[in-house]
Amino acid sequence: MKSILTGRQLGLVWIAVVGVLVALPWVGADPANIRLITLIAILALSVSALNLTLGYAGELALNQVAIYAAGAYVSAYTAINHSADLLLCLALSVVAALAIGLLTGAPGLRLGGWTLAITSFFVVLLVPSVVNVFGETLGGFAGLNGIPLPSLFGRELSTEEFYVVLIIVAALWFAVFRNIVVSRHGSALLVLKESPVLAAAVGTSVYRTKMVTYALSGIPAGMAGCFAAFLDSFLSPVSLNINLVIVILAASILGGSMSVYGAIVGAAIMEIGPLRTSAFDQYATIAYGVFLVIGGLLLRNGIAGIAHRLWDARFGARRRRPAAEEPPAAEFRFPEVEGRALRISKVGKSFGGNRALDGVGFVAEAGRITALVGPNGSGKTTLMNLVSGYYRADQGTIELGDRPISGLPAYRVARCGVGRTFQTPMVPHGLTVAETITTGRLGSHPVPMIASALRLPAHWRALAEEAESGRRIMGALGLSHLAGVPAADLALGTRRMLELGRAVAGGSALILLDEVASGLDESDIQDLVAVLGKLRDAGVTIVLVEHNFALVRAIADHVVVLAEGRVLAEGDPEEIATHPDVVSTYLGAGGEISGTRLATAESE
Ligand SMILES: Nc1ncnc2c1ncn2[C@@H]1O[C@H](COP(=O)(O)OP(=O)(O)OP(=O)(O)O)[C@@H](O)[C@H]1O
Repeated sequence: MKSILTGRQLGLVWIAVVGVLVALPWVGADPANIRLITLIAILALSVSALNLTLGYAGELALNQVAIYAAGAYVSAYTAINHSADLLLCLALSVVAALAIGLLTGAPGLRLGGWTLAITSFFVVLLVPSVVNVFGETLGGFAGLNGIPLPSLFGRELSTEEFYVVLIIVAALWFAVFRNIVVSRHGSALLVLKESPVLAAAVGTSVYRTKMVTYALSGIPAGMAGCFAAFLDSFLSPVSLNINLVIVILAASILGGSMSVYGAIVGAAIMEIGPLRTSAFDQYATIAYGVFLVIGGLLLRNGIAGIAHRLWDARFGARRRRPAAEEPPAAEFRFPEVEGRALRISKVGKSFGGNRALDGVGFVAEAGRITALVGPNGSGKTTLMNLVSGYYRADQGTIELGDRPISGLPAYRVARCGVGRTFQTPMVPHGLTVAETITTGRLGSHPVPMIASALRLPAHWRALAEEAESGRRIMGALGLSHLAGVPAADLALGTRRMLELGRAVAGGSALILLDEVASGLDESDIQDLVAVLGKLRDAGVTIVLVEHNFALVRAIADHVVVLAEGRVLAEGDPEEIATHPDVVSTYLGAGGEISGTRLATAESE
């Protein structure tokens, strides 16, 4: 997520580049070169649409050509029959793009994975047939002639003026695109790309995020179609085919799909490259395909990825190196939360004929640590998934404070104040430690996308609040010195701490910990015990599923033992360690509570 330049420096460079491009026709640039830049800008808009969905959201959607076609035909029809005003046609193209995006994205995004790639690709294959069905209006296979020159505020635009409008519109889109991906909305996409389960756990609706991204990505593709329609005053469905899909895909892969400016680099290569010369035209599809495979195999995040790595090797390491380690500072405390108890009552859950939970009920008191223990298959994970909203209970109720949360989807449970960590920490690639902690606020402290895209005051306010909250949380966790370090590179113990920080950042009143100590060494466990104590002091209700009974004895206020989907016993750790039912049950099963010998725990 870290950009090579600061936002201000990048803005100045961008304005300078756009200024030079806009001035070209008036300083005697060759019209052929102006046309080449026009083609690059149009293709770059379409490629940016793919970069947004594929690179940032991790969804392979191939419908850019269909949306481009919609933008082109809507503009051409409007220009021929009503008005050739460029701004009106651009606006209508965007509306058409959003409509087609929502219509074609809904089923694929709901089903996910390859379904989206296939449905979106299928829509592209339909383009020529649809154009032919409306042959009289849209010109059919023969093409649509006589598209008038575009105008602006009643004045016809010259070729040069049309070029200037295109450059300015494309520059504005790329600025908005960059602002979105370098904001919490970009972080939300990286979280989603890492795992939809994680996205829901931080309170973001997976479907809504995908849908918004998909619809947003239609905007540049639709505008590209509009400009393309006016460029040659002629439109043919013949060129809106699989070739164009492959050109866009190859440009995205070559330029770097996880890059804003990679779209421009990739588009430039595809337009300027030797493969675009007429001699290659008959082999174009094969050539693009080869280009695509080579780019995909040899380049990690394309040319933009190479540029980033080179820059990092030269300047980045110094900036990202951890500062001197500091112990968790006493002045940094976790923000106080209003204690809320978790009440589980008569909860049942079956998988087919397997009764995983059968009338489970207990209370995890507010501001206390409750441990959930039991042998393998006793239903601990199922219960955690029910509380988090990943599963629905067949019977019973789950309440946080006085609010029922059973039956809510996972992202809404998270927004009610339930945070969690995972057995294998889920830390998205591409985010620093500070940014990862901030992702905990995605669901609980929403900021409108428009505010981030246009850098409105709400964006800056949220940024300042996030920085202050992150500083406090990293201070309390002892992670301040790692703030700028890529989070995914950290050791297991630090990533577990980070997950706790993320849950705290969201203001969670209840934090569910799934085997939080597994794989940690003695010193990591000591740090963890200290942090969990601080969280409890801040009023957070903690429920932990733990195999390590020695740890349970060290930190839990209350222990609930599950066996075969029922509560076998509950009490404080000492009571449980000597509880006759627990001892007889587990001694009979080898003296273990989920792998930890009670006898060993007792002797420690
Ligand atoms: N998604 C699922 N589909 C079918 N059966 C499941 C599913 N999840 C859990 N079960 C079954 O429910 C029962 C309880 O499993 P669960 O994973 O909740 O136990 P656990 O106490 O967490 O075990 P472990 O300590 O091994 O993680 C087991 O019999 C398991 O096979």
